[in-house]
Amino acid sequence: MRTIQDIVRYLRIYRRYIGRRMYLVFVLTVATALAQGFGITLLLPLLQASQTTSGSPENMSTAERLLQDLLQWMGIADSMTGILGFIAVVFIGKGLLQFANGGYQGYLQSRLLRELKRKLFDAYQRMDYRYYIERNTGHFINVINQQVNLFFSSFSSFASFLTQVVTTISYFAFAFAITWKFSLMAIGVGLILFGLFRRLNVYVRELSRKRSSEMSQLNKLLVQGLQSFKYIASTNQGGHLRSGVTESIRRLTHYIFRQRIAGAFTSALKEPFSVLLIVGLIAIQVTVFEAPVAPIFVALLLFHRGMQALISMQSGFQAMMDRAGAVEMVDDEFKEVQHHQEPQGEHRLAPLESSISFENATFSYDESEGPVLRDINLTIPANTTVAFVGESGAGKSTLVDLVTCMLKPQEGKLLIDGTPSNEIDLASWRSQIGYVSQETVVFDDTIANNICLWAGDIEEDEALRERVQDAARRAHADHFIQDLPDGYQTTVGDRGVRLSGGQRQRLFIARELFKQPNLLILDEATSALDTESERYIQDSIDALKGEMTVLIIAHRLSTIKNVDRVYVMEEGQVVEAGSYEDLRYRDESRFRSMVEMQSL
Ligand SMILES: Nc1ncnc2c1ncn2[C@@H]1O[C@H](COP(=O)(O)OP(=O)(O)OP(=O)(O)O)[C@@H](O)[C@H]1O
Repeated sequence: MRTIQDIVRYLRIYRRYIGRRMYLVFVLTVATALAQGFGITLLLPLLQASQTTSGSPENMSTAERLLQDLLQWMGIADSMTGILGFIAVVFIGKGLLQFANGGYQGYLQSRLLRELKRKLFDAYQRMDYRYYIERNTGHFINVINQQVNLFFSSFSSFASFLTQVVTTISYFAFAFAITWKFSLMAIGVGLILFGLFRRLNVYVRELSRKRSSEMSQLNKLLVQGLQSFKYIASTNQGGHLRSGVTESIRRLTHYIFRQRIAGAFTSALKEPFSVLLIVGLIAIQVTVFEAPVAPIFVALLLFHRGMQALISMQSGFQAMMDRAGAVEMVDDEFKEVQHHQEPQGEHRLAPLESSISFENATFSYDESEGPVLRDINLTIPANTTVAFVGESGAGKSTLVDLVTCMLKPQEGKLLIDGTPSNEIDLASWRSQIGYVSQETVVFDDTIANNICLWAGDIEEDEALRERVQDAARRAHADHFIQDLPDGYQTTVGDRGVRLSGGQRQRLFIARELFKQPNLLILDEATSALDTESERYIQDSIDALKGEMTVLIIAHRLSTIKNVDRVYVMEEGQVVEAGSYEDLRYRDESRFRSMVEMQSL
C-alpha cells in the first residue's frame, strides 16, 4: 500500500513539473513491452512449425489458437521463414518504439532540469528578504545544484521502474495466456519478492533523506569556509572548521555506503533467485502437470525475462528511493519559497518627486526580542541630502532596508510620494535606487561590466564608455583603473579579491553613480578610503545636491557637514534632528558630544 501511495505521490510531483506529456512515456513503454512479449510468444508457433508432430488444436490454449488464426490469416502459419520474418518485423518495431521512448525521455529530462533550475532561481530571486536572512547560502546552492540534479535523475529511475513494471506485467500476461498454472506460480513468487524488498525500500528512503539534509549542512560549512578563506588561514582557525567538515563528510559517506550496500544486496540476489525459481518451475511443470514441451519452453523464457524485469523493477524502485530525499526536498523547497515570495502592490511609481516619509513606523526582526526601530516619524523631501548617525546597532541599516522595501514595518507605514509601501510595484521603486551597502558588492567580471552591469561593450559603444568613465571619475576610481594592466577590461576576481578594499568601494560607488538613481543610499560607503579619496568623493556627492535624493549613513561625521538634515538615532529611535550646524552647536545635544569625541 505504502509503495503504491509513494508511486502516486511521485507521479503527482513529476506531473507538476513535467505536465501531461509525461504520459506519452508510459504509452510508449506499454507499446514497447507489448511488442516484446508478443515477439517472444511468436517462438511458440515457430517451435511448433519446426516439430513434425505439431500440437493438435484440442491441446492448444485459447491464446495459441488465436495466434495460429492470425498466422493463418497472414498465410505464414506453416512457413518457418514466414514466422521468422514476422518475428524480425515485430522486434524491429519494438526497437523503434524503445528508441522513441528513450529519446522522448531524454527530451523530458532535459526540460525538467531546465525548468527546475530556472523556476527555482526565479523563486529565489523574488523571495522575501526576511526568509533569505533566516536561511543559508550553502542551503540554496545545495538545493539548486545537487538536489535538483538528483531530482532530475530520479525521473529516469522512475521511468525505468515503470518500464519494468509494464514489462513484467506484459511478460506474465503472455505467459498466462500460454499456460495459466505456470503464471499463477510466477505471480505468487513475484508477490513474495515484493514483500521481501519493501522493508529494504523504507530503509533506503530514510537514508536518502538523511543524505540530502547532510549535503545542505556540508555545503553550508564549505561555503562559509571558502568565503572566509583569508581570515581562517591567517588566524589558523582551520582546525575548528575542519572538524565540522570532516564530521559532516563522514556522516554523508556513511549514508552513501549504506545505500550502496543495500544496492549490492539486491543485485547479488538477482541471478540465484531467477535460476532457482526456473529450475523449480521446470520440475513442477514437467513432473506434476506433464505439460507439453513447446509451451513450457516459451513460457519459461517469458518467465525468466519476467523475473529479470521484476528484479530490475526492484532496483529501479530502490534507485528512485535513493533520490526520494532530493525529490521531497526540492518539492518542499518550491512550496516553501513560493510561500515566502515577496508581497507587493501594483502601483507603479513615477520618478520620486515629493518625499519619502515614515509615519509611526515600528519594526522588529523577532517580535520576542522587541522592536529594532520604534515609532519612526520623519520626512525626507525629494532631492535633499540627509544623514543618519548613531552608535552601532542603533538601527540605521534597518531603516535603509525599510526604505528599499526589503523589510516591511509591522506597525505604521512608509510612504513614497504619498503611496504606502505595500501598494507599490517594487521594481518601479527599486529601479530608482542606487545603494552602496556596507558589504561591498563586486562581481567577478571586468571593471567596465562591474560599472555598467553588462549594459553593452565599451569597446564598441563610445557613449557608453564615456558614461562609464565619467562615473569612475566621480567615484575617484578612474586613475587606479587606468593603472590596471587591462584598464577597464581588467577582471577583478571573485568578490573583487584582486582589488584593495578602498578600490572595491570606489568601484561600487562608480556603479551606483553610473545608474543615475533618483535615490542614492550610501551606507558607510567611504569607510575603507583614505582621507583624500574620501574628500574627493564627498565633492562628487555634494555636486549631486538638488539633483537626486541622497541618504547617507556615516560614522565619520566630517563627511556629512554639507547635508541638509541630520538624524541622530539611538536604540531604534530618532532622538535628534536638525541641520549639521544646528545640532553641532545645540547645548548638550548628543550630536555635539559625538562630534567632540571625534575631535572635529
Ligand atoms: N537579520 C537580523 N536578525 C535579527 N536582528 C538583526 C538582524 N540584523 C540586524 N539586527 C539587529 O538590529 C539592530 C539594528 O541593526 P542595524 O544593522 O540596523 O544597526 P546599524 O545602526 O546600522 O549598525 P551599524 O552602524 O553597526 O551598521 C541590531 O541590534 C542588530 O542586532
